Amino acid sequence: MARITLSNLAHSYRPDPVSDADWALKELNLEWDDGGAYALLGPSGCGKTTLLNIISGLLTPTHGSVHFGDEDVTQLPTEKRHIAQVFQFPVVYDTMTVYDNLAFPLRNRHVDEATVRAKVAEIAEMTDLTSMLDRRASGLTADGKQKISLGRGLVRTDVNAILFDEPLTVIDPHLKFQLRSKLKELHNRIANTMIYVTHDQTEALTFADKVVVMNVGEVVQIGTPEELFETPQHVFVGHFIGSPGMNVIPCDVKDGAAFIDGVRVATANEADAAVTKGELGVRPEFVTFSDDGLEAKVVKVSDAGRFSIVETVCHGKPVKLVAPEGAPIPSETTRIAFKPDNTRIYVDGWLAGARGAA
Ligand SMILES: Nc1ncnc2c1ncn2[C@@H]1O[C@H](COP(=O)(O)OP(=O)(O)OP(=O)(O)O)[C@@H](O)[C@H]1O
Repeated sequence: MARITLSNLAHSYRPDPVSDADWALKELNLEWDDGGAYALLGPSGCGKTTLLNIISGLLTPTHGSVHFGDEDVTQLPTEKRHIAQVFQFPVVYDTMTVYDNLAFPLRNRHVDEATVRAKVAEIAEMTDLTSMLDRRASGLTADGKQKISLGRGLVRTDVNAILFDEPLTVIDPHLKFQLRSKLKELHNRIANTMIYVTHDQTEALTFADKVVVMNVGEVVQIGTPEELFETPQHVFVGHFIGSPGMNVIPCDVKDGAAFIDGVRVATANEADAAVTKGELGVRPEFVTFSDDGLEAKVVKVSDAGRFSIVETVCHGKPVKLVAPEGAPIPSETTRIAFKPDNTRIYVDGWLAGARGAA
């Protein structure tokens, strides 16, 4: 196991990158603790796989370095990095038994058979494969096969990190929940450094202690699930995480304070005195009906089980709020207020006063 340090790392698939758009991965610096559970989260094309491939050694970065502990591994091939990988689609030997599949990475490294037996038994138990050890892998369902892939990733004791690239893609939706929690439990038991790539916020937030949120080749925030929810550093994070995502409402800014149509809105932060335009970020959970609030019109109410999602138009701007089950919902014209501690000013997308805080 090792701490992973990425320094001034950037990658372009073009031989002569010029503009910002030429970089699949814009320059980043990251440090991942030994034994941590991390997720790389972002929409398709944001650079997650590029970053994962640089860590595993499938790709050499255009510039910057990758260190495992004190060792610079930037130029080392994958097989010398001691990395285990679990991909989107199961990688199993169909003609082998489940036991032999799990044993394969160990036998390949000339581990003695007694240790192989003990280790395979331990991993099979963790991945619920014990009753299938004698079966041929070809007879298993897609999720059974993916459990073998997971098991093969976990069976080695000599790895610096285990990398997961969207490992639940082939799993039936009703089994996803089960495997998601299984992975978290496995991390708690194995305590190896694990990096999990996904575009699914639920997978990232369930699995990771810290989530790295990426957008168009850039890391926009690294934080615990709570930090990402409570204090998005960028409107992208606010919008991408949460369901529904954060309201992002254009506003005027004067002397650092936010105004909507001349009405002052209390916020947790202030903008720079020179700023005149910004956006208010407030999650629907922190918007309430209030006689002292801004005028708004209810345009749609959707029942989401324990709560309702209420869509309003407030001074011409769409604003959503979450109303608890059974709470009275005005039928049309009303007033809404934003909880000041959870309402923030963003300028050019970034939390005012925190550019680069990611
Ligand atoms: N081999 C390649 N050659 C050229 N461009 C590439 C190559 N691989 C990826 N890209 C581009 O680099 C950018 C980042 O892609 P990457 O696959 O890392 O994103 P991603 O977040 O993993 O997306 P997905 O979730 O769809 O796999 C995209 O614009 C993509 O088109």
